Amino acid sequence: MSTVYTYKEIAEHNSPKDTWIIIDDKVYDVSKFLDEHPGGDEIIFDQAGRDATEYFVDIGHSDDALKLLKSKCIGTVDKTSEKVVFEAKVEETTESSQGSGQLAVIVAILCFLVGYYFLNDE
Ligand code: HEM
Repeated sequence: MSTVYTYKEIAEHNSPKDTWIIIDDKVYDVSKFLDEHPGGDEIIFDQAGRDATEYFVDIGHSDDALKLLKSKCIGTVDKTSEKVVFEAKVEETTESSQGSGQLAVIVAILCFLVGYYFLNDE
């Protein structure tokens, strides 16, 4: 019988040297494969500790890729375990809203300087 892992256990394996992903409720240790991946390491690493089924299927990987994938299987997901809520998307939103906030301040300063220049010119 294969090992069963909770979503939380899987989510902890999310570093470049220790990368697990879920595809079709099976758990894969792809740590040693990241550097060899023809699609690049980042694209897989982005899904580290998560369910990458949609991403993996959408690319339309070949039968060879599927065989390779099988060789990396280390167990299955305990589907009754509590799912993990990942924060990455929240961070991205915060960063981008911070970015636009900073831009607004820069634009305001520039408007002030241009206005000041013209007012003093007259
Ligand atoms: C997050 C999951 C994954 C994504 C988003 C992804 C994405 C991609 C992309 C975009 C390519 C095309 C590269 C190109 O033609 O320039 C590719 C190719 C490939 N990937 Fe992945 N990949 C994923 C996971 C995996 C895994 C886990 C394996 C195997 C262990 C794998 C094996 C391969 C192989 C062998 C190819 C060469 C083309 C083929 O045989 O289909 N990939 N992948």
